[in-house]
Amino acid sequence: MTDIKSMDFEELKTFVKDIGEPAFRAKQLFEWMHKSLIESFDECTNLSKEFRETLKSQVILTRLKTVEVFTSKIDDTRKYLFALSDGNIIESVRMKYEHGNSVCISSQVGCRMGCKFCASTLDGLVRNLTTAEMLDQVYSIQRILGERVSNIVVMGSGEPLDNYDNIVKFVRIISSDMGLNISQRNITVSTCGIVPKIKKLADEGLNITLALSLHAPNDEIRKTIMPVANKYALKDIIAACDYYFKKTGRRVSYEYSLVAGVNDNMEEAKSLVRLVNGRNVHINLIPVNPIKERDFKQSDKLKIKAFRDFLEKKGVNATIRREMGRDIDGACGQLRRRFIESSNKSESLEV
Ligand SMILES: C[S@@+](CC[C@H](N)C(=O)[O-])C[C@H]1O[C@@H](n2cnc3c(N)ncnc32)[C@H](O)[C@@H]1O
Ligand code: SF4
Repeated sequence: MTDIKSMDFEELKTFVKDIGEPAFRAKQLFEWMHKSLIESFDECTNLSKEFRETLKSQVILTRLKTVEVFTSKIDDTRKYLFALSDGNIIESVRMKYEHGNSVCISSQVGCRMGCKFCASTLDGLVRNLTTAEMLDQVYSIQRILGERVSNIVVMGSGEPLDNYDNIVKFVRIISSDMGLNISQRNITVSTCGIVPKIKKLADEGLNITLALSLHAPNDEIRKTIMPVANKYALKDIIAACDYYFKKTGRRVSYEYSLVAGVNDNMEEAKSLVRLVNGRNVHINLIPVNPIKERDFKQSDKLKIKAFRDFLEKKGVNATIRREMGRDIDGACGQLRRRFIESSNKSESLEV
């Protein structure tokens, strides 16, 4: 059956034409799905019953099943476990800021990139998420909260640029004025550094922020924690990010997870200043969230502060990321793993 929620407007127009309906139905359907966030075609009151029945027999309207919601008592961060129609489990996070609700979505079930500190990759890649499955993480959260989502970060499980076409379509649909109309300036896509895809994204004509998971100031250290560093050299990754900035005018954000004794010494702070070399970038310092399967430890708070102060002193824009939802679980992908391990019934989950 056709996955109608993953169709962009052009594809929907073709679909509507092919089933012999007038062209204006495409806009109606798009708005029902992406603005009104319907859960069933029966809610589409301006469509004839006959047309609704045709739709039900020909297409799938993807919906996620909410398995569990965890709410932080500290800052009201909410973590959602959703079940996909094939029983796979994914997680998404809502963070509440003064400027609104920010949602962190997953782009894949698992990940094949193998970063040593990351829980999402421990079992490798299971599959890509469809565009509809990414959209419905935001739609479900907005429906459950009853509040508008204003910002999106693609920083949950998975490497978004390894699911390139679906993520680009996701951005186009969610920022459409016929949909939730979330400004592209409020959308951030994070990557471990897949050079050709960064360049391709720069040429898409989108206005989104790119975040690079840097985590080390040189290839030598990077290779010890991120296998993708064996494929793409840092100088090429930085050049691709420069190209992204040149083409979009959007400042690239560099993510740097501090791991005790691995990348948190003054030596690395100095190399980082040399690497950045006067570029207009922002460095997010993230205290690594230890996962039980690996032996990495979080850097000492004073060391993190000294690292940040050194960067600032050298004129490099850097902030220490505030940990959100500390009491409800740590690293991305861990909640999902814990749920699967404890229930040990992911395959038989009824959805
Ligand atoms: C889970 S990844 C998803 C997006 C993309 N695959 C990437 O690597 O940028 C989002 C961010 O979380 C970081 N991350 C993963 N595991 C972490 C951990 N245990 N502690 C802190 N940050 C972590 C990644 O390095 C990355 O910057
Ligand atoms: S940090 Fe990102 S790229 Fe690396 S394993 Fe985790 S999800 Fe994949």
